[in-house]
Amino acid sequence: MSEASENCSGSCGSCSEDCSSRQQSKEELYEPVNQYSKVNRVIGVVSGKGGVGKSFITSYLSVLLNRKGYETAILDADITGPSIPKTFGIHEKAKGNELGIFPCYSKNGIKVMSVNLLLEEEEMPVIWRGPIIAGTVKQFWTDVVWGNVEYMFVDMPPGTGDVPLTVFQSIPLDGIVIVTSPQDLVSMIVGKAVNMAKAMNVPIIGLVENYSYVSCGNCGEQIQVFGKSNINEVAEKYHIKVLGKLPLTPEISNAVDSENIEGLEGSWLDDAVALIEENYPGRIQSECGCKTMQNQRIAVTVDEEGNIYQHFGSCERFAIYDIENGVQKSKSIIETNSKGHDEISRLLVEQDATTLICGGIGESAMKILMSNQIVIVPGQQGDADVQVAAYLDGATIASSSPTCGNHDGEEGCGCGCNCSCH
Ligand SMILES: Nc1ncnc2c1ncn2[C@@H]1O[C@H](COP(=O)(O)OP(=O)(O)OP(=O)(O)O)[C@@H](O)[C@H]1O
Repeated sequence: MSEASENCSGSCGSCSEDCSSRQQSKEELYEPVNQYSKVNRVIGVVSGKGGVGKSFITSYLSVLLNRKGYETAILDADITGPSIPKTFGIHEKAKGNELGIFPCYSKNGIKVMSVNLLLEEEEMPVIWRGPIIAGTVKQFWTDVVWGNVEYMFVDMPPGTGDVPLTVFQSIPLDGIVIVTSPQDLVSMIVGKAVNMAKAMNVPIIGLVENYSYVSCGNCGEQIQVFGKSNINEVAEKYHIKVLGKLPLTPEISNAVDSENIEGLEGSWLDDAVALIEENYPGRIQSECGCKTMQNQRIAVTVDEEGNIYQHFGSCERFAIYDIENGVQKSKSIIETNSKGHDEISRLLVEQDATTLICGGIGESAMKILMSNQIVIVPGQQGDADVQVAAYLDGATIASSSPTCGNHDGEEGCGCGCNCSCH
């Protein structure tokens, strides 16, 4: 029995020991994800110390998977050093309603939640004590309406302190990627991260060495500015894979500084992405077609100018778009002539709507719509035609998984919806 088990206070929530006196299983400690969310794979990105490029690796992995067509998200758990929104050029504020907080979107549709999206001024420091920081990270999991996510990356704060411990214990991580740089201390630092993951029973996907070398602009020679890399030896010692070695290059820092990581081209992490896809398949499959829904009837709450009307319960008209084989075939306007959330919801059911795009919407209306297999895309604004096109393009993603109406209770169709047959 370890020293920690001998001194056990019975409180497993603050202890990482997997000892025999543990009163709650690992699964029992997990927080439930927000009820309007389905997150298929969660990958933590950790580093033993700060400044090694962990946030960049987190962001670039999500960019690469997003380019492959996956619905991708980043939970920025680096509460006191939140750099993810700026990397993507996101400066708007996250909005919320009684259903939860809605993530912000990058240009290519990656969902992001970070404390910087909640602060009035981006430059305001977060001067909070550990438990409040840890509580905020938990809320990013429980209170953010993530919708469907195939791969979520969690940017952890550096080290093995309180917040990484909270993430390990509260969020069901499928695995972690450890980021390091080539320095003497690397073996010890990686060792700490490896041992923490082992103690928490979380698989290690592999090791990424950042700032591995600088390429000479003239002859292409790889110069190891931080000394000879011993990453292969370290990986062998801990029986983990090397996922990639990245150069120290202005291409990367320029892309991050110009807030355009989605425009960065580099094959440094291609092997890491291939391994993640193979060992941690993320696709929310749709054999019954209820996710891709080639044939849809999309209803949008609109005002007289054709912009998305923000209050579902007082909406006077819907624009109805009929989509066949993924292509818009017609658009018409219907007047609601009715009042209140419930009546308007029923009108949509009568109209055979498959999808609702709207601004704000109340919980009772959501319940009626979801139980009638209507996909809800709330929190939208601007021109309705543009938003429908963005939705069909996959840039806007539903925040509710509908119950699936396309199969009759057979199990395991893998469509990713919330119906009772899954
Ligand atoms: N390979 C690279 N080449 C050039 N610049 C890089 C590279 N990797 C990261 N950077 C830059 O280094 C800076 C620090 O990177 P980043 O914020 O990702 O580190 P971090 O490990 O997340 O730091 P911390 O955990 O302390 O917040 C950023 O400005 C980033 O653009």
